[in-house]
Amino acid sequence: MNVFASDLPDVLIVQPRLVGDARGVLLESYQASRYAEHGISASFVQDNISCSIKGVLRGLHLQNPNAQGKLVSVVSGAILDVAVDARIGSPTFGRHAAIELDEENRRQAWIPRGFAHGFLTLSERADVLYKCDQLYSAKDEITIRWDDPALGIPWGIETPLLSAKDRAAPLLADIPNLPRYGDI
Ligand SMILES: Cc1cn([C@H]2C[C@H](O)[C@@H](COP(=O)(O)OP(=O)(O)O[C@H]3O[C@@H](C)C(=O)[C@@H](O)[C@H]3O)O2)c(=O)[nH]c1=O
Repeated sequence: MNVFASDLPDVLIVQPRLVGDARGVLLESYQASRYAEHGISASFVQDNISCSIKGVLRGLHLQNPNAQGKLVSVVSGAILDVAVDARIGSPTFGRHAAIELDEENRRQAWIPRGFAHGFLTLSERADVLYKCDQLYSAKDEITIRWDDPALGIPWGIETPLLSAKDRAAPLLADIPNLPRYGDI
């Protein structure tokens, strides 16, 4: 297993070790002590799977309070996974990392607490599994506009399929209740 930094030092890219044989491939998609050695020492309390068709964009989402760190994996298909530093006062506030995750590279993205998360489905269908270190709390959810010009995320799509909530999301600069760097 290799872990390396993305364009944001706190957002990590995990490359699990793929063990192939005549039957196919096996990988350990999570192993607590080894992931902790590489800086991912979260206690996960919830797993989610979301299934999307091509062109679906989910995000950008975070929770505050009750922030969630997320370990994102693709079970099938391909996505462009994006994290945005939403911690007021952070040296990388407003900056993003974009990481392609797919069923071939088996990469994972570690999105720490205080970062907004979103992804675009690049394949005909994608099944995404993510582990969360805090429970879902609808009342604490913050949604940031996916195409906020201040973020400059190169999604490569003009008209993604969005939820009504994501379509109505405000710009980062207009969100009053972002987490503070240091409090997270
Ligand atoms: C996220 C979530 C949603 N739900 C419900 C609420 C709603 O009825 C339905 C769909 O929810 P949403 O529209 O918020 O789903 P979605 O837009 O896929 O939200 C997710 O987006 C990605 C990018 C993330 O990072 C996740 O943390 C989460 O915010 O599922 C749960 O019951 N538990 C959960 O953990």
